Amino acid sequence: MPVQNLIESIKSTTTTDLFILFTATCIATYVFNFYYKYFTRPNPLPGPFPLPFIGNSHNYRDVKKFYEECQQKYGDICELMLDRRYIILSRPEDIRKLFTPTQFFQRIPDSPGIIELGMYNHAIIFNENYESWNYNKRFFTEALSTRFIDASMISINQIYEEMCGYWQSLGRHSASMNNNNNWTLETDFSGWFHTFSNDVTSVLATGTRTHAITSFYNTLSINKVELSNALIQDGTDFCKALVKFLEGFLFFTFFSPFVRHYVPIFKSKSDSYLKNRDYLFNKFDNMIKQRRTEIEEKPETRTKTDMLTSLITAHTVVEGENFKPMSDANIRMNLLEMFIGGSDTTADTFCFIVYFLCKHPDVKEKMLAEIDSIVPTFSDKLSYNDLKRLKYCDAIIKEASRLIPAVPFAFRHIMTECKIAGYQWPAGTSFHINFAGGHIHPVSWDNPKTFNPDRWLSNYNGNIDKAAWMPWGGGKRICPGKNLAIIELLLVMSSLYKNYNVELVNEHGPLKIHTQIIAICTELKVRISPRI
Ligand code: HEM
Repeated sequence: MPVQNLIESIKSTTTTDLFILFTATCIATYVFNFYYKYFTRPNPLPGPFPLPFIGNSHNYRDVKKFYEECQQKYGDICELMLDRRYIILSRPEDIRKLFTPTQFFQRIPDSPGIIELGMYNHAIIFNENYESWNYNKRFFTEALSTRFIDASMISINQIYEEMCGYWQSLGRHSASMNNNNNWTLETDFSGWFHTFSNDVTSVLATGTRTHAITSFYNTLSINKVELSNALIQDGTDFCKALVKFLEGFLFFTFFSPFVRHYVPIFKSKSDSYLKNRDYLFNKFDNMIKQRRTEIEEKPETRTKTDMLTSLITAHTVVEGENFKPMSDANIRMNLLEMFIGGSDTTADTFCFIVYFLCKHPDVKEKMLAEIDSIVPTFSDKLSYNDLKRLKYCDAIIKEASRLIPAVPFAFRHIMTECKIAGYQWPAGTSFHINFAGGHIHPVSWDNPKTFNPDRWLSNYNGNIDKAAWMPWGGGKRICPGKNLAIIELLLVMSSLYKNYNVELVNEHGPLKIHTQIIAICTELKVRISPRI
């Protein structure tokens, strides 16, 4: 009888019922499989409990805070689930093996999101194929040659001067005084340095300005700078698109294709990130096309030092060495990586330096003494050799990026079985390296949370445990823009403090910071006045 009942009920089932039954069975199988894998994983570690489809994405809001909480709650080694399982390492000793200079490590290989975003294996950051990475890295490093660095210093100084002009104009206006150096301006350094860095990166990468800084000035001033509105809007849209691109990168990496393609809210977000990517790709493609035409029509422009020209003209330099010319898709991705790797990272590091200097007047005094001894007059511009003598300024950069690294974590993926942090891991295991945690780990640092640049000048210097200080990452995949970023930071730091007094508007307020891939200083209100 029960069998007959079953047959009767199947006969009366509608297509909708069958569809619901089928979907429910698929979901139940997926959920069962998800938790079966989770509970039988090798080397189970503590960590937030994952949910089907989204893993721990819901826990992963402010990355730096998330790692801090994990370290406090679960210790130096724990795990999280995003598009795959990641082991989080926070103790310097445990990460050493993943940063050896002789071995190439992948970051997040075969990530469907990065492939869909069209970023996979094209340039450097998201290139997981050693040969292709090496090929691009050679071009990239060659483009950042000494010739490039010399020209960069000129561009950085010019854009910095322009920014100072805007401050003067705003300051004099608010003080209702003309031709007078007696003014004070309250302003948001985060806005200024993000747009400054964006303009600098644009000149170094493509030889053209985004005018982000001018457009920022125009939002603050009633005396607008006369540039075509289209040009300014274009620069503003470009800056916003870069920020959105990085957001999209995390979204595409951590949400599964199923969620991105079929869950309505996620799908519309995903479509908007893809549209943004197309806008950026299109912009870079046009720049490449225009520069190729310019070089063909005016061969003398080959001597330009920006990265775009170098990547195009490097074809012929390396052709004889059996190097195939770089494709436009690769050039486009290298340019994009220069922006996403070099623009906000430098701006945010600078904001953190300013913040620490405001909080530590003794350090500031010592720094001013060094700057005054090396930069004799207010209008002097420093040479590369002068910058190398700014040892205390350099120590400040190191200490600020120890306490708040602009890139607080990195990915590593092992391709062979390996023992790490006392566990044997199978090939294919992925790691998140919590740099920020190692930077203040008591096993490696005395008074780890104290801002003390002197630690870099005393016997710490040189003896520092490399695995405990990784603001530039490490091993073969160490940041190739490190020297350029340090030059930019030293130039701006020495010029700014030589010429201006800088103090926080709200001395006791917290530093406003939000971390996704990069620790972004969202606002830094300061009061500046000329240092007479
Ligand atoms: C203060 C500024 C900067 C900071 C804090 C910073 C930090 C980092 C860090 C932590 C990494 C990851 C390294 C690893 O995984 O071991 C990295 C990689 C990278 N950075 Fe930077 N960076 C900065 C500026 C720049 C600049 C100016 C450029 C370009 C000119 C740049 C281009 C890159 C590229 C292409 C990579 C990928 C390297 C690879 O995968 O082999 N960065 N950076």
